[in-house]
Amino acid sequence: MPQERWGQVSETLRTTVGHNNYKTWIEPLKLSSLEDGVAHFDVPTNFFGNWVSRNFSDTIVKHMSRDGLQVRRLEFRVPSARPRMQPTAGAPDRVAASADGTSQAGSAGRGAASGSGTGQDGGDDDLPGASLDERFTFESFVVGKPNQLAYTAARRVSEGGPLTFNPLFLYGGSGLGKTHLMHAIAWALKENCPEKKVVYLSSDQFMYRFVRALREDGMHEFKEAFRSVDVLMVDDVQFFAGKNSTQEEFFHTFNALSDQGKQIVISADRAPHDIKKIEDRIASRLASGLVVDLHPTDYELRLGILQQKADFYRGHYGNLEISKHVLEFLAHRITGNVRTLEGALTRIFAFGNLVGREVTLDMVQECLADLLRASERKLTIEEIQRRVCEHYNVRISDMTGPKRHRTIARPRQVAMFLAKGLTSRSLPEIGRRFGNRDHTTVLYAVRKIEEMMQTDSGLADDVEMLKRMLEA
Ligand SMILES: Nc1ncnc2c1ncn2[C@@H]1O[C@H](COP(=O)(O)OP(=O)(O)OP(=O)(O)O)[C@@H](O)[C@H]1O
Repeated sequence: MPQERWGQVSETLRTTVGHNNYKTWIEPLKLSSLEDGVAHFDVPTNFFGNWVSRNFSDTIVKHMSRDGLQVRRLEFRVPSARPRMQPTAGAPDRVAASADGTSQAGSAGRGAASGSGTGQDGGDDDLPGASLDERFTFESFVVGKPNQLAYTAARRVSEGGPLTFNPLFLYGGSGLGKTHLMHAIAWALKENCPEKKVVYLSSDQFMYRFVRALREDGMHEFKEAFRSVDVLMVDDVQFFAGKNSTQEEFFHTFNALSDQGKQIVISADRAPHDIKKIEDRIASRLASGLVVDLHPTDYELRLGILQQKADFYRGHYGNLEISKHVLEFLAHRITGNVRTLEGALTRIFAFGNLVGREVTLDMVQECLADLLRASERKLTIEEIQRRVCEHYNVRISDMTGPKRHRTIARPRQVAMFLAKGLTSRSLPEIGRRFGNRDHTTVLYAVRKIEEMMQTDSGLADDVEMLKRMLEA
């Protein structure tokens, strides 16, 4: 019966999400049950569920409700258990999405990092913590220049030794790994100091519990619960902005814990004093320990993350291979946050699995057309020179310098060839940008590369890849 009703709803979704999205993401969904406002869907892979959950849960909930179905939340599961990064006995993979569009993947087997059973997902109302994502560990966190300091500080706190900085305040833009690091600290503390009561929760959850305690006359229990923890971790405190009584209570909790020498870890999307509508004394308190930021990703970090995630996907889902070239292409072209990168990879794997296609640059360009279009921009000769230098590991000054050795001259010729093909600059103009060379030198380089590409497939591949990376 539910499947029948779902059939009708899913038809109405076709027009909302568009034909391609419908075919790829909605049609394969099987509604297995609908109980107590929770719709359970069977999906081919966990990644598929994750993707649908992140991108379409709001729309699905809205359409189901419009059709008279009582739905608050969607859950996605893979019918037969598949291997996980950290296997959990007996539970199939699950991805949960609430009606507000938030989602958590791999929720099966998640647990709170607590030495004494503190805090579960609203399971036990006396306890303050939230659940942890089992994928968010230090082992799965890729370290690079932009996040090195935050990682090192998080590691230090996770050892549970004498307090070196309190609080640890982690901040950075969306999707750069703050929550991942917070969970990693909690997991490691669970391992290193099982006797410690570690509580991790979002600022919303803190507020929710506080408001409920006020309403239900439970302030005494609320204070007791929060003041008895050894490590308190609160994620996304920018959401305390403007919530004065919650801020006030948080401030008291904070002071009580730090007076007892208990560790506090905080995250936010900006530095303490940049959070608007937070009292100065609270901002100062938040900034009184170590404040470290996660910088936007650079090319190396993006490539590292893509390699790690592609290895994981490959091992677990359909043995789909993604070549180094494709990963390099993605690291160059998708420069947003890590969540966007993960989304791109998920889409490639889901697409590849569903339609059984090999992952080629063509396939990737087709599958990620919208994302890639978003990163389009006008190409400059400097950009071409920079990319070519990165690829061949030569200095940017060699592009304009006099060196004639083949290891330098060949990349220079490739860059000239690309500048001619990908920009509207004239030969003399290109010559000028390559250290005032004559236009005949540029013409020679263009012909030479064209000719060599006929016989040297390595060079042809290099040029093709560079071209795709640079092309809008
Ligand atoms: N260095 C990294 N290595 C591996 N995965 C990462 C890294 N940084 C971020 N991620 C992944 O990117 C996704 C987004 O990270 P996370 O949720 O921690 O971001 P956030 O900074 O808390 O963002 P927001 O402020 O929007 O909540 C997660 O799936 C996380 O595992």
